[in-house]
Amino acid sequence: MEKMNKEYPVFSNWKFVFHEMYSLDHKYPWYIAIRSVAGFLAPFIAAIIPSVAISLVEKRADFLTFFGIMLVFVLGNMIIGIISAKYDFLIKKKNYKVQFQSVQKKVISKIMTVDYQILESVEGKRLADGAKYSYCVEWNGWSRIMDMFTPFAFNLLGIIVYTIILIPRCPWVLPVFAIMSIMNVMIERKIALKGYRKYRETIWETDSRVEYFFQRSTSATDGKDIRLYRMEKWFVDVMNTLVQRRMKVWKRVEMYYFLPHLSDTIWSFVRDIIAYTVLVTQFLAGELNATTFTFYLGIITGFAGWLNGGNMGDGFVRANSEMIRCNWGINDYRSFMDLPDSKHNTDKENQERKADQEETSKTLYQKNDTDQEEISKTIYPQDGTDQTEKGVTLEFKNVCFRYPGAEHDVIHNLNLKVKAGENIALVGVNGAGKTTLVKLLCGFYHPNKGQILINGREISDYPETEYRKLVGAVFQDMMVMATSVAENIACEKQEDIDEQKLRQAMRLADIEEKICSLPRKEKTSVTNFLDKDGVSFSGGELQRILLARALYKDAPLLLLDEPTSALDPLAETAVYEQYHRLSQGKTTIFISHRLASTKFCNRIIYYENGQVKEDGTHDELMKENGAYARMFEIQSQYYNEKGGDSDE
Ligand SMILES: Nc1ncnc2c1ncn2[C@@H]1O[C@H](COP(=O)(O)OP(=O)(O)OP(=O)(O)O)[C@@H](O)[C@H]1O
Repeated sequence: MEKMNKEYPVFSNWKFVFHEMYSLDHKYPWYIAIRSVAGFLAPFIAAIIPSVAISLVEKRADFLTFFGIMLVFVLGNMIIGIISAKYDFLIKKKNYKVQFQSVQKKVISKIMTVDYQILESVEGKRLADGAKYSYCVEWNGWSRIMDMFTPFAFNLLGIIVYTIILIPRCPWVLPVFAIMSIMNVMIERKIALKGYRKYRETIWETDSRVEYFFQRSTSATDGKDIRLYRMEKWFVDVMNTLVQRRMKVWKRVEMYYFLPHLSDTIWSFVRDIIAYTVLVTQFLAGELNATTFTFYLGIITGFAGWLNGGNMGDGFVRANSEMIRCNWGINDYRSFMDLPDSKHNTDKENQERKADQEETSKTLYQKNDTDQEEISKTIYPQDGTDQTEKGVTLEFKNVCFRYPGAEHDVIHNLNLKVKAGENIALVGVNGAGKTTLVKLLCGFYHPNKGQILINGREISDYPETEYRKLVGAVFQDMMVMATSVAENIACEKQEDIDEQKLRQAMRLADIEEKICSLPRKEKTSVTNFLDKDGVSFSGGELQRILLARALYKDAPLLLLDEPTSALDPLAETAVYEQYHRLSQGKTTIFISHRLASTKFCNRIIYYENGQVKEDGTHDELMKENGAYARMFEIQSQYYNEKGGDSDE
């Protein structure tokens, strides 16, 4: 796989950030320009005031003239101060907009659409975290780079203007100062980039681990085990070690930023000594009067301020090295945004292929039985939807799948055909690859070899939105949000929910009565995480809510990965019966370790080492007396013995 974490050229990142700012508000460059001119004028006026005062004294100006001119300067400085404060506020406000209205929105959308397999990988998770940090911390990424644009601009303006002022007095100053400054900036850039490359991964690793341990320690779910097993010492020790490691790295990183400042101070010292020597020599030789001498003295002193700071905040060196350092965040953001989305076609690509696909699928289905012919009519229905009342057909053709970095295939040369409307029970030992198969069907993973066809069409050929409509699933790990029951079921905002459909889904999932008994009914929050009146539902109730979610979606392909593991036996039987009714007209794949559930399915697939080992109805497989029959007998024997014990 191509390296995910890319490093973009520094200038390209600055251009990228500036472009984002500009596209959000075309007035942005003006704000920065006005603020930069104000940032330049304030120290410039302060630098020339002494020479103006001396000049007035030399000319023996009267009190009113002296006072009037000084007042103009003081008022000028005050107005500049007000303009600076106003534009600082405007720029900061716009920066927040870029961070939280534009960048945050893009990162959140990307997290939800990026290819699932990538998101699940260590590097993918790390980049997603990096992209989040790039906009939500003040000291890195977007925020800091945007804050630094203004000091960068007004300090640069100061350096240019002061150099031009100094040229007539000392013509050699330009080449000498230019060479010194360019060398300085290059050294500083090299050092800053070295520090960034050397410590970036360690910083990320320690920060993310500290964050992980902190989050787990604040979770109420984890809190039970933490207290029961006295994990607090272990947690604190781990966090202490991480924090110490982070402090060490932090010191080293700061050293990398201290070095450019040190080098700059030395350059400035040399530069100032030369400039002062020339100035004093010219003054003593009578080439300069007191006014001009004072003026140039102010300019030379101010020059160091533009470079090293002091003239209204950070100097050019600091702004430049901060903007280099903050590339960390922008690199993370851009690398993350460049990751591919799910490997589905876009709507446009799909339309272009549609004609071709229709032709192929017709030929394909003509070869199959009459049932398939019926189904082919529903592949590309005239109303533009792929929803079908008969479910969808599935076909795995020589499918191989291996997790990245794994030594063996989890699924190996799998060949399996499922007719529209069939209810399949997928059975097998732990780790056989059942959940992996469901995730492949959901399009989260992609086969390394072979094809998965839904209604004769490869999954990746469907546009993302169209494909998602085809599949409803309930997974083992329960994903519920701390919002209302209704929103959890409909996965939409309250006002967009179809009330009737919601009620029906809750009824079919056998949770309506419980929800309606609560004071706020379906508006009750799931958990009290965000709402003090929220309700903590039991595992079984949550599974029913998730089932209602799959039913509300009403997709023609229903994938149920142990959806009843948290239900009591009575509730489970009731749910099975409901499933049986609900799954009529849908293609269903049902994974369960409780083999009693398989009797509701019209076909059972015993799955082992990523391949179909046995395939048939319950009676057929029992007759075959293979792995399924053994598993079934062991389980029923266990229940019988249990039953026997209790009878005694
Ligand atoms: N993200 C992953 N990366 C690497 N290996 C994985 C990943 N997810 C699962 N596996 C491995 O793939 C194999 C199949 O896992 P899968 O979850 O599909 O099995 P299963 O049949 O659903 O198991 P169970 O019945 O216990 O739920 C297991 O050996 C598991 O360790």
